[in-house]
Amino acid sequence: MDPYKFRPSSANNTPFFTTNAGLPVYNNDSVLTVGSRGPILLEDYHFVEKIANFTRERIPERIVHARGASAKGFFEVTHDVTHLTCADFLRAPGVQTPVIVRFSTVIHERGSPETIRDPRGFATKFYTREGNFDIVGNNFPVFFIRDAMKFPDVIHAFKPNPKSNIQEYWRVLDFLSHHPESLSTFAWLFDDVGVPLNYRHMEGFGVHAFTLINKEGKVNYVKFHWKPTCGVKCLLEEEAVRVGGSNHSHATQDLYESIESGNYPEWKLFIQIMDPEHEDRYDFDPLDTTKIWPEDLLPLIPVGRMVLNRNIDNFFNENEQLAFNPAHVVPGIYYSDDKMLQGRLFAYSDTHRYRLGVNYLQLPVNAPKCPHHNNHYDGKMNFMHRDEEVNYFASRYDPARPAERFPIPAAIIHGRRERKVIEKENNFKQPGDRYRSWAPDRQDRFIRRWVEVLADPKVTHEVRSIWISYLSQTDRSLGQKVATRLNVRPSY
Ligand code: HEM
Repeated sequence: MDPYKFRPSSANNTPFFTTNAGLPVYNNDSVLTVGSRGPILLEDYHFVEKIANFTRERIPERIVHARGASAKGFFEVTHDVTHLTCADFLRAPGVQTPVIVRFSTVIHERGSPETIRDPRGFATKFYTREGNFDIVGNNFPVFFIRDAMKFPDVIHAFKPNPKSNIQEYWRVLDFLSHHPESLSTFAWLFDDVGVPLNYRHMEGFGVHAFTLINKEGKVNYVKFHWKPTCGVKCLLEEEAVRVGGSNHSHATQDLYESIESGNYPEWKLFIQIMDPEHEDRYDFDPLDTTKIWPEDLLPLIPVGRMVLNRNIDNFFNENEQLAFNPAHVVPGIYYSDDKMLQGRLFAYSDTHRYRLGVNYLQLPVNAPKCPHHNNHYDGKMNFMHRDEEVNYFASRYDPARPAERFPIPAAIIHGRRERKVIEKENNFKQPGDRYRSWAPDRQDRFIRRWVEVLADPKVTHEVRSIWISYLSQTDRSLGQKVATRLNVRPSY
């Protein structure tokens, strides 16, 4: 073995125990004591290291989406979209790109049950030849709020009460009573899809508008959609209680065992495209995360398929240390001015530096699988082998040069500094349309879930009335039914 190419891994295990420094351990059963019953000696280096490693095994869990499961596979282009984007990994039908996907719940901690009513995360990392592209989405196409300033508030409201450590909906209803735009997402959360059957039977959505740019520099807004080939399935309340009561990891287990048995989950990727010059044509703002783009106006265009055909080898390395970032876009794909997305562009690498350390992108699961180079040097846990003498730019001794230029949106941005709510709020139409599209039994379950949370005695009369007014504006009969069951007079 070339000692300079040595990389710690199971492949290099010794057949006997050693310390992490490689020193042989001849006894891994008994601490070193003074006499057979005396106190432990501090010089028992192996024991001290073993305990010190153990007490540091946990890293901070993700502040949101702490509970999750991941799997690997590939993405394959099935349709030509080169007229829309110059992204290399979308260059032609048949091109495959390795991916890792992490599914998650949002609010509760790392060990929480996977049967809770909660959005699910659906994050995909494409290891492309031009670097990593991450679609960090959810199983709902909309989000509760439309301004990144409110994200910590909405999460605090959904997280357990800081006093009791119990999730209490009166707090959610109190906070979101200031945000009727949340109705859109409630039309998913309090619908049956609020508890997916497992991770295989859910859709995924990029939620935000991103931008596609082709090689001529023509831009289009884009939304990403993942559709599972096995269909969308959910757990109703009684089933969720039964499944969660006997197995708090049922979705993780389902994903792992499906892949293990060769039943590989598959999703088709679709996009919706909007010409930015047409953005004023609609009764909603296309950069508003509380809105979908209606598919009859902006149809789904097929792009590719994703197959998850490999389980991860190690949960800690490939799930806990996995780091997604919506700021990771490749040439041919760009951000939009969506205020939530713009806020997210800061949040993820910031939390990764805190959660995993400054060199988190050197971890094998996060590192690009293509050659890369820059002068971001050193820092804690830097294990990149570098032997260059020049670590600055520009230099006459180093041939490294800027990459070739690729197109980015050329639109001129101007305006006054402002803190503003967008003009076209239109908070009630889309959730109303969605509610009216359901069969009566589905509508009834939605109503029951509203009645349940609004009936909590800690929800004040004022908050209850506000919600009934919002529900009435969503759909008159919906508001009326909820009000009747709660014995409250609708106030519209
Ligand atoms: C301004 C709004 C938002 C902020 C500040 C924010 C922040 C965060 C943070 C700090 C994490 C933890 C990341 C980690 O520790 O690795 C996270 C995870 C995540 N967020 Fe957001 N988020 C926002 C909005 C959204 C939206 C709208 C979506 C859905 C489109 C979303 C989807 C996700 C997903 C799927 C994860 C889990 C990624 C994983 O599996 O590791 N977030 N978010």
